[in-house]
Amino acid sequence: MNNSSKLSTRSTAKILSGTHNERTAHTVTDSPYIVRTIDELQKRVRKALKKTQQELNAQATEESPAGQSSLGFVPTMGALHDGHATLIRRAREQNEVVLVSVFVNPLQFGPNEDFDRYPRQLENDVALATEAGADIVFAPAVEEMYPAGAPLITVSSGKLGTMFEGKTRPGHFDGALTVVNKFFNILTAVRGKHSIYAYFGQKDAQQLSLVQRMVHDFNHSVIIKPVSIVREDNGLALSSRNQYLSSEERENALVLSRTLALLREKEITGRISESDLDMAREKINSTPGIRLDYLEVVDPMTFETPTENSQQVLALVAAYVGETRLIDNMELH
Ligand SMILES: Nc1ncnc2c1ncn2[C@@H]1O[C@H](COP(=O)(O)OP(=O)(O)OP(=O)(O)O)[C@@H](O)[C@H]1O
Ligand SMILES: CC(C)(CO)[C@@H](O)C(=O)[O-]
Ligand code: BAL
Repeated sequence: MNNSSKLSTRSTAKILSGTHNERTAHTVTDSPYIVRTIDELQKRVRKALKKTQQELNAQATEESPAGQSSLGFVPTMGALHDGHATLIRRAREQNEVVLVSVFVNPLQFGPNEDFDRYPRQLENDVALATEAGADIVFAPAVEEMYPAGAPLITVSSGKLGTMFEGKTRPGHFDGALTVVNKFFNILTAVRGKHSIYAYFGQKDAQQLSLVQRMVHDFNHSVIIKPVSIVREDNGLALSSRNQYLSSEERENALVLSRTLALLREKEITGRISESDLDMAREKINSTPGIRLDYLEVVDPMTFETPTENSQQVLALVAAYVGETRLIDNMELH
């Protein structure tokens, strides 16, 4: 089976079972912030940009002429936490209009992944998003995004999309980029002269890198704004999937960020050797209930082994904590 037929099979299966957003829709109050359709979204964004532009123009003086109002866009899968809130707050600081999307995209889940059990809590999400500064929350049903079922034409994430996360989750990045591509097209269609800034967390470092590549390769008129990882005080990277962890698993999961921090200390005092990495892998694997997927040091431009010319070096980790798969990373220099 070639890649595209594999993707369309898994996508169709997921889309047929993708009724959760619909179900959630009935329980959410008619919040003025929530938009359900692409058409309504485009109208609201266009109107909000126009209105904020008029406000900027009204405040303008000869010494300080009006700039263009801009749209800050934060794409999410919901189950929002303080990591998302940080992205939204950043978008609020930097833009006149802030849009958050909440969409559990079936296309980026494999057949044995957690699409069905992924937490859906739209009411809480709207409260958190608006508290953090969102003007509009776009929460479409699966059928709104994929009215004809799995799309025939999808984004291919290339070699980078088959490494690390893409190796364990085949098709994941094609699915994620396909929906991000759709969001960008929907929004750029109504942006006029206004800029769009899209906020992505560095927790999903490979996704961020792929989105940046897609913007470049597809000439999207969207500026990508990376946001640093938000952690609990104990170092655990915030993640919607942390909700799956028992208190014991939460404690065990700390080995991930602690191991990354140890590697960072090692990097400060010299280069990390293969045996340092092996010891770090062993430390994670010997923690009760944890099974390492990968721990590697890469150049985040390529996700290949860093070279002397690498501007940045990133340590990446993915591991199963019980049944829950978590990812984390840390910049070493
Ligand atoms: N701890 C965090 N710090 C910074 N950004 C984050 C953090 N967690 C998520 N994000 C960012 O929020 C955006 C939406 O991510 P998503 O809704 O998948 O949340 P998540 O917590 O990563 O969920 P999951 O448990 O599925 O990994 C992405 O750009 C992601 O990188
Ligand atoms: C970017 C994204 C919203 C696309 O579904 C998702 O991959 C995520 O939440 O990181
Ligand atoms: N933030 C990653 C989305 C996913 O795991 O599908």
